[in-house]
Amino acid sequence: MSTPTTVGDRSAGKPIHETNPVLTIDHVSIDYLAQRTVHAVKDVSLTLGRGEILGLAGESGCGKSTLAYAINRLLKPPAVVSSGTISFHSREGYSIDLGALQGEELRQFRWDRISMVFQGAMNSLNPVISIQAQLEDVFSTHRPELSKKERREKCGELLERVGVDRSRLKSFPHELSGGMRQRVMIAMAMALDPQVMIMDEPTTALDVVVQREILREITRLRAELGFAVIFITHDLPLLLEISDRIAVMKEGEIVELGQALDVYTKPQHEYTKRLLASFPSLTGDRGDFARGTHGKGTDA
Ligand SMILES: Nc1ncnc2c1ncn2[C@@H]1O[C@H](COP(=O)(O)OP(=O)(O)OP(=O)(O)O)[C@@H](O)[C@H]1O
Repeated sequence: MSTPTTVGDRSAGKPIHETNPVLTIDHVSIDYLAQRTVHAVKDVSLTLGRGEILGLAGESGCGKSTLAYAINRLLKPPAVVSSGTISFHSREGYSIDLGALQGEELRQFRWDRISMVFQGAMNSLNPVISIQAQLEDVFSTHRPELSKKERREKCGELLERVGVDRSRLKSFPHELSGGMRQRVMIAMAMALDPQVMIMDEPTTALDVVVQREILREITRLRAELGFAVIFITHDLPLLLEISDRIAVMKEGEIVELGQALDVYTKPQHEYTKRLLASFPSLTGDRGDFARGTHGKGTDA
């Protein structure tokens, strides 16, 4: 089990992403070499602190998913990383250039160190295989040394960790609600105790109450286990609730990056102001409510 890390760790008053980074994205550009070349990500630089929740906001098509896929080395042609590097910094103190990983090394790295909850993930569970078999698959692939009994025990623990009773292991995906299926996907992403989780619109398809419960769960687990999260969504109010910092992306570029509260109260870029204004709930009573719950379960 990992040593819990909190975003409250500070050294000489510096923020965690400066003193203890887990991921560095350095001048990354990504193009789609389609009929017309699309410059989807343009010269993006970001550092993610260990245990930090970084929100990545921006309208559809601004390049959020492309960046997320690049971090997980999941981009496929015609996408190419045309410049820049992405480095992972281990707890043990060494750095890995993700672009240089190949074959078995890449397979071992992915999911183990950085995992991902995909957009619409809850619909990607295999409908004819039980939850138990799908969770166990992660362990048999990445932890072959575990006995069947140990694997089963871990699957039960995982489900309970995300608030689903272990009796559900026997269920098939269609027997679970959308919220439960999404929790299963989050459990799967947490299975190997990764240090970074990329969550791409993880709660978008869910109703607001279930969305809130899952967000609360994510912040609680982050505090308990110490993983960092890049949380991607177009829903800025939601990010204000859970993020330590927020990056705002527009047409492939990060146009604003700051503490969540600063982005909310003192937006610098015109686009951020427009994005905030497009959520009327932020300016009324609901907006106060949204801010009031920020950082619950965290020391942000
Ligand atoms: N396979 C592809 N071929 C060509 N262009 C693509 C491809 N995939 C994405 N793009 C383009 O790259 C840009 C960034 O897309 P991306 O999906 O990363 O945005 P996004 O912000 O994640 O949007 P959404 O929230 O809708 O998923 C868009 O202009 C998109 O049209």
